[in-house]
Amino acid sequence: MTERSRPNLLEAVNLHVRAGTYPAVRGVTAGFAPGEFTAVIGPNGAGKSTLLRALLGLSVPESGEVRLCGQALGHWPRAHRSSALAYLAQGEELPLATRVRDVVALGRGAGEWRWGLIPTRPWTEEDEAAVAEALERTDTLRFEHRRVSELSGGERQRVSLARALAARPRYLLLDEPTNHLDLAYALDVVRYVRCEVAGGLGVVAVLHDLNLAARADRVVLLHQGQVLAAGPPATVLTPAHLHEAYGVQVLVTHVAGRLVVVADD
Ligand SMILES: Nc1ncnc2c1ncn2[C@@H]1O[C@H](COP(=O)(O)OP(=O)(O)OP(=O)(O)O)[C@@H](O)[C@H]1O
Repeated sequence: MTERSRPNLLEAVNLHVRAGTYPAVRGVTAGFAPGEFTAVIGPNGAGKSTLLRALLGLSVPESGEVRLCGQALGHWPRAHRSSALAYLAQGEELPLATRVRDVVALGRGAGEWRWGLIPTRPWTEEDEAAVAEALERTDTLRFEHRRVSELSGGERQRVSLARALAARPRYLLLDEPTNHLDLAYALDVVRYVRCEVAGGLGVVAVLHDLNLAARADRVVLLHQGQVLAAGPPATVLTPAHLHEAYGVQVLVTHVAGRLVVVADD
């Protein structure tokens, strides 16, 4: 089955996006399917974050378009877009004095946070159930009453993940979700992501760690704003592609059945 023929696809179609005046994304075409974990990789400045923001409709393309379920993103009502596409931005700061459960509840989009939750619509049973489910799935329920300031970096990242999942999105877009996390927490994030993907969520994650990217279903390698390679990890994470993108010689091998990339300097 081709990417185009899949239903519910989030697609970039010949997308050109400027970051400021800089042409950061130059003619990217890529499809992201539900129930699939896609890692977006590439060297610093390759256009990864710009692509992610464009997929969310947070930046306007110069040309080309983003489509959700076959329709241009701009045609979907804003409320539909923000419930279908959840975002975990790079280095996102959580409100430190706020309790975990309240932070996760923010993901429901039922209010705004200004020194406390200002409701913009009535809280429903569905909201309550979605928050409980998100806390449970990310293993944050056990510290739901603690304040963010009392949590470690890895625990905060799980709370951010819970807040995103509370929206019950179709797609979760993550910008460097494992940044600053130790190995155990980084693997945790990937494990949670895999679990949600098995339940049908589409995940697009910008990752710098190529060995974490190797655990994705698909990898999109960006270089100078363009797709250098896309497909299953073994076809993208090759010495030739990685040398072209990063200018570094690497060895690609298998350890205990896993693909492993090692710098060969
Ligand atoms: N506001 C801006 N004005 C001018 N150039 C910008 C602006 N924002 C980003 N850029 C440039 O656009 C290019 C792509 O940036 P982007 O943040 O998308 O890259 P990235 O692949 O996510 O990088 P990193 O891995 O370093 O986070 C970079 O060269 C960056 O310097």
